[in-house]
Amino acid sequence: MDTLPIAGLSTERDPATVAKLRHALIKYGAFRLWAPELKQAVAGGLLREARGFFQLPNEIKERTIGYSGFGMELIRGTTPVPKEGINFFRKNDHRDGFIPPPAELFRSVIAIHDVGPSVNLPKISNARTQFCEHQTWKHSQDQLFDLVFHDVLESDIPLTGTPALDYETVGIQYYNPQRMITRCGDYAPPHMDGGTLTILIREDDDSDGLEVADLESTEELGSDGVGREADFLRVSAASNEVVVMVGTRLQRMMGRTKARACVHRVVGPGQKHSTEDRVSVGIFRACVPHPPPPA
Ligand SMILES: O=C(O)CCC(=O)C(=O)O
Ligand SMILES: [Fe+2]
Repeated sequence: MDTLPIAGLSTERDPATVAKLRHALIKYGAFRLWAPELKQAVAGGLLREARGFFQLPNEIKERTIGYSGFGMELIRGTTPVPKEGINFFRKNDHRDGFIPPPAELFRSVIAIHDVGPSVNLPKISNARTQFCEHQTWKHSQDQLFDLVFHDVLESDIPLTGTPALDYETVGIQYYNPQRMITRCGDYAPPHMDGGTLTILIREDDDSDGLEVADLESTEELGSDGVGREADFLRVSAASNEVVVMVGTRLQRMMGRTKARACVHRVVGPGQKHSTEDRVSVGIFRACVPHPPPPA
């Protein structure tokens, strides 16, 4: 396997695809998802609004709810990441004197995320054949969970239906090569995300630096050791596709024999991105903040 397998949400899945996905969840903790509507929603507004936000003066950004400044985010509690970011729907981000993000940016985030109630959605088993381009992420998300938990993991552990498990945040990452002190460093060191699943949406690009570790190429389990020893696979950002990654919480729930947390990194900026900035959007599912959201 030298690329991640791809899955769609709307079609019936054949056993060969399910078998490939099952293997990918152990080898890489990741797969590609065909999600044209999500990619289009990001391309059609969110990226522009995000770039606009990150151009604002620091005094404004630093007072914005959910913002983390350049190098402020730490990986494994120690390693600063040379990026800026803004997170939405994180319960702990509201602080006195802080201002909400620009309305247009917030609207674009809502447009991809749609936090509306899921009670009106058709039942998941019928939904596969009814998928249409107007349905929101909220709907696709139910189908994604059906695919991962029902078809691939064959799990009956409940992974939705409680406030803690349904908790979801959106994070926008902004990488600006002009701010890198040395060009040799990487944008993001090898790490695992903390939730159940991360859906990562990037601008189309053959090599924007994202790589995932081949977890079968090393005995190491922690992201630091894996990062030093494993072979990494480049994951290009193809059109109409997003990447789905397993987080540490799902690994704990399922056990390592079924799903391993994806160890991923962003190398570069490198030659190609030495002047261009890079924006990525993550939907972080059940990445529960401390304390957990109220029931
Ligand atoms: O920017 C990327 O492609 C990856 C971002 C990431 O790994 C994260 O925010 O956890
Ligand atoms: Fe990550």
